[in-house]
Amino acid sequence: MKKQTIVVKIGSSSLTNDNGEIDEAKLTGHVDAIAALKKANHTVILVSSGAVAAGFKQLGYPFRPVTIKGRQAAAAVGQSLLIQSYIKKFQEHKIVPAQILLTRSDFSDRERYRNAFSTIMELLDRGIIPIINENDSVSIDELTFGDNDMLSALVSGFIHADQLIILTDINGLYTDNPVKNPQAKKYNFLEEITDDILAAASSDGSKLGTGGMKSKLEAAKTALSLGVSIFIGKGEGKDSLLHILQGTGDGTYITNKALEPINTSRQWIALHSESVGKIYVDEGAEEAILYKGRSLLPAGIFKVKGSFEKGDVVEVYGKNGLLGKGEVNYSSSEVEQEMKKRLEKKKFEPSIEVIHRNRWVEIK
Ligand SMILES: Nc1ncnc2c1ncn2[C@@H]1O[C@H](COP(=O)(O)OP(=O)(O)O)[C@@H](O)[C@H]1O
Ligand SMILES: N[C@@H](CCC(=O)OP(=O)(O)O)C(=O)O
Repeated sequence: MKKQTIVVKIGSSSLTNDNGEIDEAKLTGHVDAIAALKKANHTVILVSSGAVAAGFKQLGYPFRPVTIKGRQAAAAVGQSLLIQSYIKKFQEHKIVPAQILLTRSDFSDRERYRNAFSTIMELLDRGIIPIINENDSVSIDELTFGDNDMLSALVSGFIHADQLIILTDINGLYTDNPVKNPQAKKYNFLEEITDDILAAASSDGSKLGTGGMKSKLEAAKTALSLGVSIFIGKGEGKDSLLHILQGTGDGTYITNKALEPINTSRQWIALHSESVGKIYVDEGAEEAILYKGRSLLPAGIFKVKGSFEKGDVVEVYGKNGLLGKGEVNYSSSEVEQEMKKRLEKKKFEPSIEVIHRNRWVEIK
């Protein structure tokens, strides 16, 4: 089998018990399955939840804390316990793991985004398994990844993974939450996540997890848009991950062969950048950038809002609203000067690319 790059995301309920402790048997099972993938020459990145669920008991809480400071403190205790267990178990397979804790702002800052990328690549080149979690103890509540399902989708796009495997306490996506509706049927294969499928998945999760199936599907949608295939299921047993790669896993496969990976800088523009201005274009420019694969030229721009510099990201609007985002090659005042020259019928530069094609992402 071709060597693949796999992101494995493990949910809290697949690593801990209800009492706020690591379930060593479950964790060992996952480590053994990951080691089997590595042995088969695949590259693996682990996104592991479980810090809050593994830490609240030792912090002195009888159940998962509901306050922000309680959760953040539980994560501080639990994250080190988790990593301790991972180091011990991976050592038995002579595998060295590394901890990476990320916050949303690490992704929105372009330099930190590039740094995170090169660190992960260096670890992978040296055969180390990066274990990624959100840095819960310092994350600001309104500025998080949402949950680790989304974090794992972003990571898999970022490193151009072949497959994202989301392991949870249920063997896939059902037409309804099977815990509440025993008539619910399982989806084995999907090519897209329609609004109907999203609407049927509930955000009810296990006692320990966050987001339920809904957050997994939202993450799967993001991963698909970045050209990554997804599997959602339980994954028990040391050969489970190999079976999943071979197509015989018990869960839901979500794959769309027509979607292509998009490069990291365009991912950053689409998913993480903050727009600092707006550009309004006419119908001709809209058609050129949306349907003819062209760059945005000053001739089609009729209004600029906000003040931006070369290298900033701006939103582009057409007659029916937002068309997409792109990185500008010129400042707002330079673009305005070109617009003015054009309106005054003076010599302007019709061919300068305000947004180059490779720095443009359409928002659908
Ligand atoms: N349509 C659905 N199909 C499958 N499971 C669902 C569905 N809707 C809700 N769920 C619930 O999602 C839960 C898994 O989500 P969650 O507890 O957040 O997992 P994790 O901790 O692994 O991230 C399942 O236990 C199940 O009860
Ligand atoms: N970062 C948190 C997990 C957040 C999360 O998404 O949990 P889960 O739904 O179990 O994957 C933690 O480690 O406790």
